Amino acid sequence: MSEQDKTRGAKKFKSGFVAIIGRPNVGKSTLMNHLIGQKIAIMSDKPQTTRNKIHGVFTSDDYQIVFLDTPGIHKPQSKMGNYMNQSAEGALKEVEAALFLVDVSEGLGGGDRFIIEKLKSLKTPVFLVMNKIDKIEPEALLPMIAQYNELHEFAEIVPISALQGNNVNTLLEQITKYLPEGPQYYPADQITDHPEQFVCAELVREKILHMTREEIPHSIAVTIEDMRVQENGVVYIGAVIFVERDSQKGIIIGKRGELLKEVGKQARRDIEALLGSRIYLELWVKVKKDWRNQERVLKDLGFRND
Ligand SMILES: Nc1nc2c(ncn2[C@@H]2O[C@H](COP(=O)(O)OP(=O)(O)OP(=O)(O)O)[C@@H](O)[C@H]2O)c(=O)[nH]1
Repeated sequence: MSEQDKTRGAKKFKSGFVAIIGRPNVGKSTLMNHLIGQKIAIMSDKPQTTRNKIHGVFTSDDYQIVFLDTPGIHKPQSKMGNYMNQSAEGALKEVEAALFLVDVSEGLGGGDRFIIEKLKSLKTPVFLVMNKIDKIEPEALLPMIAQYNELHEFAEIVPISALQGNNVNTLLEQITKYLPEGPQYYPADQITDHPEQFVCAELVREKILHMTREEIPHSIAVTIEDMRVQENGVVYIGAVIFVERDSQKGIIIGKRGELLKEVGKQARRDIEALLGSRIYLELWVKVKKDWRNQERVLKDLGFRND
């Protein structure tokens, strides 16, 4: 536990759980990823890719929010659909607030009405989060807000673009108003309990350290930038290897790219065994000078320096 973690007990630290709900494809994973600063949920253009409840943890000096990325609530058409509905509804009872995401470029439809009906029985404050505002004319927003307002009394209404990050900070501020005093549930540096991506990154890092021995210091970082299931069932993984100097970049790439190719080959074998599915692994090497000391860069990499 760091010094700062210890002193938090004395301050009035706030914490709580927040669910993100909405029809498939409205942008739940995108919002989650933007909030947390690292891609943790698998995003795709295809509806229904989020099979698990995924926790993302956002920690600041004063508060911690644990996000539950619930699978899209929808009218069940299959057993799987039924199960997903149940897990989403269960999650809603245990949270401080629920973010109901809608896609403003599609307008209010039957799917949204179906969810709103379910929300009516909840005591949990529900935010109407109007996503994808970058896709519509600003004038179109007010009439839409009025339409939703007629159907339900929302605790807050926040228009955002999860993709571009517009107004996402405001959303965060609004959420903190609903958090009770509470403990820091997770260490400040833990941003998800969805471990696959971290394990994949670690596997790549391990291969590099193994193959380069002393030439490459342990300070290299590997981040998974993209992870998604392709149409052919193969999991695409894009990973970036961060080094501090150009010379290190050269070493990792190797003569005619051979070292990097070997890293990819070995990491792919291990990751395939881990995930139990075929993967396509793409690796990039980037130089970020003195990255360990730069707060913004650390944030980009998904580390929290608090
Ligand atoms: N233009 C625009 N596109 C967005 C925005 N947010 C999300 N998208 C896109 O919408 C699509 C679906 O986004 P996801 O985040 O995967 O949606 P989801 O709600 O998690 O979907 P499920 O996992 O199927 O429930 C992706 O192609 C995103 O890039 C936004 O604010 N603006």
